[in-house]
Amino acid sequence: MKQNDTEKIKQTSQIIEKLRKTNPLIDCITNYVTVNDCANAVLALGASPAMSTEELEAIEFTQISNAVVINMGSPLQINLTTMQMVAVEAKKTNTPLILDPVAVGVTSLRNQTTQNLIKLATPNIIRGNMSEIKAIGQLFNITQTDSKAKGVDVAEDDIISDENVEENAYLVAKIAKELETTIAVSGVMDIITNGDEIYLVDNGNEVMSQITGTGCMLTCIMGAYSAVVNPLDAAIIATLSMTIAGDQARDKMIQKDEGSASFRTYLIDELYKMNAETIIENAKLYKIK
Ligand SMILES: Nc1ncnc2c1ncn2[C@@H]1O[C@H](COP(=O)(O)OP(=O)(O)O)[C@@H](O)[C@H]1O
Ligand SMILES: Cc1ncsc1CCOP(=O)(O)O
Ligand SMILES: [Mg+2]
Repeated sequence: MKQNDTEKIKQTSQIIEKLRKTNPLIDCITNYVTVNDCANAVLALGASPAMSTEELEAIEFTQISNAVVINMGSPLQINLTTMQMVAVEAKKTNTPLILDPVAVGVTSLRNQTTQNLIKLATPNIIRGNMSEIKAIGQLFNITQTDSKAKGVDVAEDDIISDENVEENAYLVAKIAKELETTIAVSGVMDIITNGDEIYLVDNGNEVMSQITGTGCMLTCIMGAYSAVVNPLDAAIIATLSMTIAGDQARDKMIQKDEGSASFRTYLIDELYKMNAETIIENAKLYKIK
């Protein structure tokens, strides 16, 4: 039986208010599919999003941002230059850098871009699904898994389950240690590790995978919390906020006999209402190392 880490839950729940009081500027270089949802998610939790992708203002925007998020969802050629400039500037200015390597492992462009960005400027957090993180392990010759990535969603073989979660968690910790970063893997269960400590989050539900953008929103929320706390705590409280909001939104959708479009709206509502009490009441957070 896994034991809930009540101390960590209590400690990280306090970060919610800290973010609302601080209202940091979060620059998100992200994809055109989910950009509006990401901006609203960041706003709902009390940070200030800027979704600037223009190369000509990339350096200036990075210099005034409190954290920057790079999401590879739609890697247009013009965005690739911006991503590179922003990553380098973020490292130079000690600004937290968060990477969402959407669909890495699927095309050579995404593999090269991910490798290049990680080598140029180690992100403070890498956030992806299990297929994407396995692909990174393979790209850097850290792990030899046989991952067959499937578009932007997790491949069937890589879905995290009760049976494989520990094995996957130690695999991810190995990648995090080697790359000297914090990695957050989302899925049925979420894995968060800085290579030394490993946490599992068992909140969230499958409706979250039936709208697009929950992964992208989660990454931007990690960016927001990274502006006020260390990467591991930022990844934990972002995941708890997002998955608990997802559970509340699902309950409301079912109660009202509605569908996934309503769920999408309720998800933002629940992020807007999120507070320490809701986290403490609902969080399922386990420390396994
Ligand atoms: N079947 C599921 N059960 C519980 N939570 C889920 C499920 N699918 C997705 N989530 C949650 O949705 C969010 C996005 O995760 P995921 O769908 O894995 O990302 P991506 O969109 O990048 O593939 C995470 O907070 C994750 O916990
Ligand atoms: C469908 C799609 N295509 C390119 S990016 C994107 C959104 C992916 O979002 P998420 O990883 O949050 O599901
Ligand atoms: Mg994703």
